[in-house]
Amino acid sequence: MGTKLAIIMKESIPFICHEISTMTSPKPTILITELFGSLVLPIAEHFNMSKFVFWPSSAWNVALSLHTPTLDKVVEGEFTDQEEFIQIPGCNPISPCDLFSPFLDRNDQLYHEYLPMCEELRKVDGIFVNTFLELEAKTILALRSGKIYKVPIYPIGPLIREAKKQNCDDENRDYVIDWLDKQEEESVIYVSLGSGYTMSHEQIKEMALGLELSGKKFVWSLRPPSTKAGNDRYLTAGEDAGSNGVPKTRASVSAFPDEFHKIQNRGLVIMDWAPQLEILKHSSIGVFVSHCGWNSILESVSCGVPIVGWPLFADQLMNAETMAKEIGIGIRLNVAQSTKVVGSEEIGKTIWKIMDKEDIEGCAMRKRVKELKHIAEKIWSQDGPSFCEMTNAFVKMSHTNGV
Ligand SMILES: O=c1ccn([C@@H]2O[C@H](COP(=O)(O)OP(=O)(O)O[C@H]3O[C@H](CO)[C@@H](O)[C@H](O)[C@H]3O)[C@@H](O)[C@H]2O)c(=O)[nH]1
Repeated sequence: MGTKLAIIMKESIPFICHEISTMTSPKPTILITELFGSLVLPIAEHFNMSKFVFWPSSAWNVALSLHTPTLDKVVEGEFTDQEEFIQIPGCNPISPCDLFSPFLDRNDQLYHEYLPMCEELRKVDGIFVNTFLELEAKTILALRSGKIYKVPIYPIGPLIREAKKQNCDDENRDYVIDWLDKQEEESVIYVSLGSGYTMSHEQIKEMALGLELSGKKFVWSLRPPSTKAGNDRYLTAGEDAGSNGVPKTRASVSAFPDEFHKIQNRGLVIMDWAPQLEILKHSSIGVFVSHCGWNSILESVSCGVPIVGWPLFADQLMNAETMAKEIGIGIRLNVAQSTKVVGSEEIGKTIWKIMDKEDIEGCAMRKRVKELKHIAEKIWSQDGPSFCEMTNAFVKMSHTNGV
């Protein structure tokens, strides 16, 4: 997909140039793209425009991309064969096996598309990053020190979609919120591994056993292992669908392992688009088992919910490291190397540790995420740090451009 996106962006250049040239009154003065769009940025010079990138992921990932042209020169052989951690000046190092897909094969086209994007990133007038200082202080300070590469960095996050604008129908939303209203404060686990992943039969079994071991109630956003969910949405309490207005579940239910059926009466299973932000905002949620997509991390932070990290692909492994080591609001699960499955004990004990009121580390993570929540609440108020960062960037740019 990354390669396709890069090609689409390059082929779009003539059309984007045409569109910009038709904008005459007023003339546009800034071109803002995201990373894949950075391949379009050279046209900004032709139109005398400033060049900015909006970065929807972590500051640490910005640091990696800015450092990549240097790594390309100094690292010999494949990144994945390196025995040492990959170092980025001033930032937390990373294990080569946590690097995202462009680094997996230096001969692959994806790497050859990614490298020029990183070169373009070095030439911009500024990078708006969906993060904030207190979240990634170490990395943001390293980026601002110029040790990695001198590019102005503007942390303008957390930018998250309003709950009502998430793509979930009202019937589903009301059902899950009513169920959560009946639960005790910070007692429920929310599990969602993103929209692009279907668990294997084996993994669903381990997850179900893990949830059982945790002894807690749960909301689990899940697709059946091998059949399509069709119109099925929620599955609750061993009930065979429809008895209390719950949308019916049929064939797909039989695709789940027995371990899953055993625990159904302790939770709510969502087989459709979950109202994630509203679930996370609910006071009954105590922990989020997440694939560590950056938006999910930011939403969890904004709601003050600690995370059990279960990264799957793309930048998620790197995000999980940032979440656990730099931000300090959760724990990353270990995947058994022999089976590539996360075991039930690992799931159960990690959830327990984070939710346990007596556990010192768990308490520290919960305290930290609540502090970040309070900071995030005020960050976009007038004169709040992210508002000021954005304003400063444009003021600086308008002085440079004389606009
Ligand atoms: O049932 C669902 C599932 C998801 N969401 C929302 O969808 C978004 C998911 O975003 P994210 O957590 O970032 O996951 P992905 O959609 O998987 O994000 C892609 O883009 C991110 C930002 O670049 C990367 O960090 C991820 O690795 C990449 O997979 C969030 O706003 C969720 O609240 C729902 O509302 N309901």
